[in-house]
Amino acid sequence: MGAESADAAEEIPSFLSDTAAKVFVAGHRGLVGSAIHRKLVALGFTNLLLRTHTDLDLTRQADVEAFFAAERPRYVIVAAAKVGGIHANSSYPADFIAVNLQIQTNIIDAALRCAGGAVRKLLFLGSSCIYPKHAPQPIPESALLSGPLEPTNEWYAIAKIAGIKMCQAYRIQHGLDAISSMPTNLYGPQDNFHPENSHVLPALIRRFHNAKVAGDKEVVVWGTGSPLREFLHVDDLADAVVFLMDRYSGLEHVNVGSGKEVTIKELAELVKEVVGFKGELVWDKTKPDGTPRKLMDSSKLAAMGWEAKIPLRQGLVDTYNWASASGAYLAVEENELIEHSGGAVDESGGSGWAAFSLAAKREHTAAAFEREMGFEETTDPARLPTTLNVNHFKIRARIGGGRKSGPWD
Ligand SMILES: NC(=O)C1=CN([C@@H]2O[C@H](COP(=O)(O)OP(=O)(O)OC[C@H]3O[C@@H](n4cnc5c(N)ncnc54)[C@H](OP(=O)(O)O)[C@@H]3O)[C@@H](O)[C@H]2O)C=CC1
Ligand SMILES: C[C@H]1O[C@H](OP(=O)(O)OP(=O)(O)OC[C@H]2O[C@@H](n3cnc4c(=O)[nH]c(N)nc43)[C@H](O)[C@@H]2O)[C@@H](O)[C@@H](O)C1=O
Repeated sequence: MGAESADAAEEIPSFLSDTAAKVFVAGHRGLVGSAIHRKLVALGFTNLLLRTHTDLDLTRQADVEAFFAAERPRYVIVAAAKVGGIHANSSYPADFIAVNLQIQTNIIDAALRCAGGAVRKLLFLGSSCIYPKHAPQPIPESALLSGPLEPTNEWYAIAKIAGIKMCQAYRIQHGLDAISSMPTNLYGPQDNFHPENSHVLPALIRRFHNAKVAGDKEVVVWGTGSPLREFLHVDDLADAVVFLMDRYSGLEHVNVGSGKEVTIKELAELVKEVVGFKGELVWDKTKPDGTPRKLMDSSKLAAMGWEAKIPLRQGLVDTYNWASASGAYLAVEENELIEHSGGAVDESGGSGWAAFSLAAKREHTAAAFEREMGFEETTDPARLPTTLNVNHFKIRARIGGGRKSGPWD
């Protein structure tokens, strides 16, 4: 089992019954981390360790080591990463390889070396982009490292492959119970709705919605429309993550998919219908298609007794409703943020922050901004929708979705 020096007489509880244990959810404000956070709260976990990017920069090894030494979590879920769609991945290769290698290496190593043997299990999240561009379909776990990667995301994929291998190496050499799961393309509440750097689904929701509101006759969609993608609602992924934390302790990574794929053209038609846009689609073929097809073979997880539950149409309707209620896509643009927040423009230039007060403006940090907006972390389920969906996204749009530390801020 884990690196903990277990007392033979002590009965080790299963993850799901260990609800008072400290669980570190790295990246708890992101698409995936927030869904895992919601799921753990709903399951009755009472001792969640949550740190924003500003509280704890996971690329800083010394800070991560000090955090693990002080907090000694029993469970660790690595949902913090540098993430983006096809354009971001191909435009910022250095960030995608370096930041991801740093975050995952710091966490996995500190979990072993700095927590005094407290870490009983760690789950690392990878992505379906780890597989070769022309992998057999549906893609089994065994296809890893069997051929060349898709060039638009090979830097990110190499970092993710290194994460899988690091979990395996730490299990083999040190007995750390580190497992890896590889989700397919995800979507849902708290997604990044940036116009260029997001994934296709939030990008299209935003574009179709704005076109509907503006009364535009056309919406541009990237590529040829022919690539196939498998989409999974992030609440289904969170369910799979807790399932694996509870039931799986193997060396090999585990695919997590819905088993259902659509062409990008079919997806665009569905988003158009759900949003209620009445105009035409125009295909920008100068934009890359990326991988032609990446349907995961999730039979290993199915054999353990898990399957996805949320159909794409229902998940899309829910996500659009969430985005509408939270103002997610409205808040991304600088002027819109200022309009929504009622603040003044930060005259320092560059990123053009909405300023709520001199203090927040001076500090120029997410934490300051959040304080000004009355946003605070909570694990109270009754307060989660408000804190996560409304105030938080406006901040994420500039600092998270827009990535304060990223090159597109
Ligand atoms: N989105 C998708 O379609 C898919 C995602 N995945 C995987 O799921 C995981 C999570 O992705 P997703 O939720 O979409 O990503 P998001 O961009 O939505 O969230 C990423 C999270 O990581 C945190 N983070 C980033 N950099 C740092 C840092 N230096 N220090 C501390 N925290 C940091 C952010 O914190 P903060 O909010 O404080 O800035 C944020 O909470 C990733 O490993 C990704 O590979 C896998 C397949 C598909
Ligand atoms: C999850 C996975 O996500 C990334 O890979 P991807 O699947 O190619 O992701 P994507 O969502 O950005 O694009 C899917 C398809 O959709 C098309 N497309 C149309 N119109 C828009 C559009 O407006 N935006 C985007 N982003 N794509 C569009 C786009 O041209 C492509 O054919 C990895 O880099 C990596 O991050 C990773 O692991």
